[in-house]
Amino acid sequence: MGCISSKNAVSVPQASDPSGIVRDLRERSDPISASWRGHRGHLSAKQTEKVQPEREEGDGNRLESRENGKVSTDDTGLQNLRLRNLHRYIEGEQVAAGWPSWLSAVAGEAIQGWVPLKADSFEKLEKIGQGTYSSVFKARDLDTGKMVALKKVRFDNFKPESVRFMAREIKILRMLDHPNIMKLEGLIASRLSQVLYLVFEYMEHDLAGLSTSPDIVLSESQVKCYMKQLLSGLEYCHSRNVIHRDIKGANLLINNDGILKVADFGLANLCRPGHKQPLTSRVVTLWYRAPELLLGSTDYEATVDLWSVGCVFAEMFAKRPILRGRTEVEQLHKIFRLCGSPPEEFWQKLKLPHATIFKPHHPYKSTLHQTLSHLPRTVVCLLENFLSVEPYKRGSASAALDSEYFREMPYASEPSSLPKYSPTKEMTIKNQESLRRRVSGSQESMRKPSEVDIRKLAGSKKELQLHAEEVSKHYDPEELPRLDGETRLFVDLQPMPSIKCPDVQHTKHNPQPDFTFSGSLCVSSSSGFSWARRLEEDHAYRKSHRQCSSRSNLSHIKDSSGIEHIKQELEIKGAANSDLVGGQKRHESQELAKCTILKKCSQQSEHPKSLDTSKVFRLHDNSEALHKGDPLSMQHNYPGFHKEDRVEFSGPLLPQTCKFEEFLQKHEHQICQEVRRSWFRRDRSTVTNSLLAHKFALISAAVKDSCILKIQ
Ligand SMILES: Nc1ncnc2c1ncn2[C@@H]1O[C@H](COP(=O)(O)OP(=O)(O)OP(=O)(O)O)[C@@H](O)[C@H]1O
Repeated sequence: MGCISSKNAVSVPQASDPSGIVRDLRERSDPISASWRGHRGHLSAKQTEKVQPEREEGDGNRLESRENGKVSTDDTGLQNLRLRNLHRYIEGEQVAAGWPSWLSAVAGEAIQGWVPLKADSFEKLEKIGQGTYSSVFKARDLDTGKMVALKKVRFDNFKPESVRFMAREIKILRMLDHPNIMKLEGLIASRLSQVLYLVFEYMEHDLAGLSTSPDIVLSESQVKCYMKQLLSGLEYCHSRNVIHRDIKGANLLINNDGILKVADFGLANLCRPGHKQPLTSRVVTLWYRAPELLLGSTDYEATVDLWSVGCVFAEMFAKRPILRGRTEVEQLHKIFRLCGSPPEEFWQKLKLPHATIFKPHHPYKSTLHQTLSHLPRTVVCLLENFLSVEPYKRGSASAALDSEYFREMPYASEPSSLPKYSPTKEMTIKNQESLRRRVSGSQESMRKPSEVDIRKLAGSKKELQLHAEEVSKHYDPEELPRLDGETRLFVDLQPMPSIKCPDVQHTKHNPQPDFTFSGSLCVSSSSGFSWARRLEEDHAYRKSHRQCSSRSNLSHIKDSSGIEHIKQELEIKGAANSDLVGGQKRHESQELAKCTILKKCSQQSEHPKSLDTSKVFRLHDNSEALHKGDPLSMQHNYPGFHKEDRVEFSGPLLPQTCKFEEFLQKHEHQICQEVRRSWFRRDRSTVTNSLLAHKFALISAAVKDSCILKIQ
């Protein structure tokens, strides 16, 4: 028992370095190792030294030929050979240190200089968070008694690209060392499983939970305190060329001492000046996504984080997210309505890929001042900067920290003086809400789910129609038909969520539509730019997929062990609900457990094997493109991939109002077809009894009804 520390770390055997360039390469490929020294779980300086063999004489020749400025083919071949040997050498060294070979082979650089911690050094407690491809657990470090958060990442059949995404997060986390940035304390890995745990300090709250809780009123100096910490953390990241690309309240964790830390660097990237390369625009959770990203920019800067900061800042006053679009086009429309549309020079200067589609015919005027008129002047000024549609007007985190807002009274509180709260994690609130909802609504939704959903659908369609009318006021009707190739039909069977937010556009590289009876049905005949995605989008997709709760729940139910999984999940939920005290709440939680298991079991039988999100990575492999996180289109990367095979989980790019009904009718048939096709393809083998056949008939009827309602 006990973690591996310098005292009991796995000793790394001496290895020879025939190529003689180990140290050379280490120095080049491990710029972060310096910051790891003194870290628990790293190879001690002594051990590292021990495995550093002396350089061989051959090195001199190598340098000489470089100096001459010419590298012969022989030299190149030799160098490649040496490089390969070196990689094998480092891999061997890491495996000897206890790392699984699948991790070392793909993410050697990320784990360089560390030894894995042992799982039995921690006592795993309840689940406290759910990420796209990770679950987060509270745990106790048995050596120190300290609480930690264990982020458990499960990899997709050792698919190198999924490991590489995680490696990038680890590498970036290791580079950063700041009081307002979540510190990675170590990694737990096992040679026998494909699971990796990231060990973090435990944080009791997140800002989304605090700012949207109806029971919590944040004082001005408290808001200032959080803003100061957030901006300090970001200032540090940006100074190290790290763009976070997913700033939102749920990723800003706060502990009981009032310290805020920026967490979740899963989408972060390094953007060194002078090494510019195109970046994906498919990042940042939709409600916090800057307009240039929505317009398809691939040449953006750290200012995208400042836009998100503006949204978070405003959210603390509004007590709810301020820009809650359900689709990219709606998000942009909401942004223009609040912040005004950009001037002509913006469109001309930035030449953004989607500008011709989204440029409004009639400019929108900013309503920011009227909307925020009740807030102090300095708050409005700062918000105006952050929420500038033109990125270059947003300033920087350092400039914001120097602004008048922080210099005027009331000053920012000291973190330690802030009130202590009971757990307010976004997840806790979601759990409590769904508990309430399910307990009251479970009977109805289980008996007549289709009616409930259809009613929701009707409301949702009405909203969309209103939205379409408003859009058409600002867009040239001549321009809108251009959207034809892009038109997507959004059939949301769920009402607008109050706290959870939809994430990035959900592009699933799967020829089958994702249909969930109690969740969202989003079917599309999309094509065009939306398919030109890079691999990072897959990552983003996974993140977003989780956030659509219905889908993420169902994504567990993808194999025959689904029921087992549900049971496990309920066990965890049960533990999580142990926070709730009192008999009544315990009773409610039992009710919830019962409802969930029944509902999930019925879903399981209805949707066998239909929701395998892992297909995202089961495409024609093109490792080179994946390596680079290539921004080039998926079509280029995956030649065998057909546009028409895809179904997009996305919101609409709305056509003009006059065509709205026509548009719906046009797609109605397609929806029904897609849904049926999906059902037949997937369920053919399993629809073997009358119960399932009956359920299928019911759902078909529901879909038909929903289509009728939709065009009314
Ligand atoms: N150190 C921590 N202490 C407490 N809770 C944490 C910690 N780290 C993460 N969590 C919880 O787990 C949730 C998911 O973690 P995280 O965002 O890192 O995972 P992810 O897979 O990257 O998620 P997402 O898909 O939202 O980006 C967080 O929203 C948070 O509530």
